[in-house]
Amino acid sequence: MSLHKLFKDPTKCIILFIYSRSRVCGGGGGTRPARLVLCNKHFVEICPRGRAWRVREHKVIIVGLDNAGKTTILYQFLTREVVHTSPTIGSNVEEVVLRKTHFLMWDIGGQETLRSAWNSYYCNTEFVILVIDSSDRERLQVTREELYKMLAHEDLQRAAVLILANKQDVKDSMTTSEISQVLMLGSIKDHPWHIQGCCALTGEGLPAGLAWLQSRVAAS
Ligand SMILES: Nc1nc2c(ncn2[C@@H]2O[C@H](COP(=O)(O)OP(=O)(O)OP(=O)(O)O)[C@@H](O)[C@H]2O)c(=O)[nH]1
Ligand SMILES: [Mg+2]
Repeated sequence: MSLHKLFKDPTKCIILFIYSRSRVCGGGGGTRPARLVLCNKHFVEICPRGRAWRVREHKVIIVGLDNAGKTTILYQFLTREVVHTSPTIGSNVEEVVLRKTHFLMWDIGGQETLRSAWNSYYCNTEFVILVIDSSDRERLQVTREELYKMLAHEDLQRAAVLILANKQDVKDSMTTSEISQVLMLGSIKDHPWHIQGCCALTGEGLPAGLAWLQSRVAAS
């Protein structure tokens, strides 16, 4: 029977599920890559490490220079509280769920020595969240260089970009339009993008940023 017919028949789909699971989990299969099975409207992932399946997650990477507020934002998304942070070495990963949409968010350390490793996170990324410290005028050019390097990377060709202009609570911080100009966002034609002002300490602006991500998922 063709795969097309199998997917139309829910009973056969379950059989395919069990078959795949036994292949993945059986005899030393713990290190095998997960398999994807289309079941009704959802992608169901067969996971090699015990969890039978999970709903499709949209991969998000959170990047930006050190001290921009990436980790603070990740945990605001998750808990709606401010956490105490220290500079991230490596990454933090959390699942953030917004109205049945699951985002797997990778917060990556932004120190200069760590930036060359950002590209090891790019594979399968659907969204890039670029966090900017809006009070750090001096380093906005550095952010611009990093942004265009990312946009040119082949693994990010299909990614949409959300720019979070963080620390809007700081006096004399740059506005979103100033940041848009310096980053030349108007010249970006091959990636959907959106800029949102926010304050990770209060959470202001973050729901609007998440809503934009979700609207992109819904549109795709
Ligand atoms: N005033 C103000 N401070 C903020 C805001 N967001 C984060 N901070 C502070 O900025 C500092 C750095 O925040 P982090 O979230 O650790 O920054 P990061 O981007 O993860 O830094 P790295 O892990 O080094 O890349 C912390 O002291 C935060 O409390 C904000 O919106 N306003
Ligand atoms: Mg951090």
